[in-house]
Amino acid sequence: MSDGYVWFEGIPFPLVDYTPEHLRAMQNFVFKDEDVLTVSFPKSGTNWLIEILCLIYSKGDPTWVQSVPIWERSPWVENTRGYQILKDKEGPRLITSHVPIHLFPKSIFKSKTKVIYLIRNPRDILVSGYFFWIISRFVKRPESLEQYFEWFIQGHVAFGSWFDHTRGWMSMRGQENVLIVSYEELKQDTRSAVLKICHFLGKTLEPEELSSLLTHSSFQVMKENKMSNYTLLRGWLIEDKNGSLMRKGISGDWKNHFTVAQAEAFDRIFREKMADLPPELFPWE
Ligand SMILES: Nc1ncnc2c1ncn2[C@@H]1O[C@H](COP(=O)(O)O)[C@@H](OP(=O)(O)O)[C@H]1O
Ligand SMILES: CCc1ccc(OS(=O)(=O)O)cc1
Repeated sequence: MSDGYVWFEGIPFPLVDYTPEHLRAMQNFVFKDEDVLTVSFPKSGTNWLIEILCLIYSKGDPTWVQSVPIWERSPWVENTRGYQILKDKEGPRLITSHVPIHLFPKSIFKSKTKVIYLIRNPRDILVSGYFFWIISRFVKRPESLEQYFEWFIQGHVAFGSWFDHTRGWMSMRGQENVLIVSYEELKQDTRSAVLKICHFLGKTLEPEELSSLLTHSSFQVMKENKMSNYTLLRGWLIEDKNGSLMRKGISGDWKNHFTVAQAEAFDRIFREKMADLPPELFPWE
C-alpha cells in the first residue's frame, strides 16, 4: 500500500478490502453461463443498476432489497468480502465489478455470462466521485475539486483511467451476451431502459411487478433504504456521520461544478482520447 491506494499492475485500487494478493487470485475466478455481471467505472450509477437487477429477479417484490445489503446481493468479485460470498454461492449469481478489462478474470471471455456495462457522462462521474471520496475512507481524499479533476484526467483515481476503462469494456459491445446501458437513458426513461434490460436477460414482468420495481429503485426510495444507501457502512467505509451513497441522482450536475476552463479542457481531452469510437455510443456528448 502506498500513496493512498493499493496499487496492482499499475492501477490504483481502494484501500479498504482490496489486496494485491486477492486481486491476483481473483483473476482465476470462474464465471458460469448463468451469472449476470454488472461492470462499471465507480460512480456510474452501479448501485442503481444492481437494485434494478435485484428487483427484476424478485419480480418487483422488495423483500430482498429491503433485507439484504446491496453488496451481498451482487457482490464485487474484486474485493475480499465480495469474493468470499461469491465463491460458495450456488445457482445464478449477480456479480459486480469495477475492474478494467485487461485485469479481469479471463473465464469471462469463454463463458456465456450476461455482461451489462454501465456508462455515464464522465464529467458527472468525476463530480460524483469527488463528493463521495471526501466523505469516505476508501481512497486518497482529494483536497479540492480542482485537484481531483487533475487526478481523474491522469487516471490517478480508484480503478484508473475512465477513458481506458470505457475503451476496454466497450470493445465487447456487439457480442450477444453484452449489453451497454447508460445512466442517462435510465434517467430519461427508466421504464424503457428496464424493459431493455429484461429483454436482454430473457425476463418478463407483469405490469404491477414493473410498477413496483420502478417505485423501489427510485432515487427517493433507495435513499431511504438502509440496505442500499450505504449508511450501514458509516464508521467503516463512510466517515461522515450523515454520509450516504445517494447524493443528487441527476444528469448534468457537472455544469454546477466545472469552471469554463475545466469544461473546455475536458471536451478537448475527451475528443482526443475517444476520437476513434462512434460518438453515438456516448448519449451525453
Ligand atoms: N435510484 C437512483 N436514481 C438516480 N441516481 C442514483 C440512484 N441510485 C444511485 N444513484 C446515483 O449514482 C451515483 C453513485 O454511483 P455508484 O453506484 O456507481 O457508486 C450517485 O450519483 P450522484 O453522486 O451524482 O448523485 C448516486 O446518487
Ligand atoms: C462494500 C461494497 C463496495 C463498496 C464500494 C465499492 O467501490 S466504489 O465505491 O463503487 O468505488 C465497491 C464495493
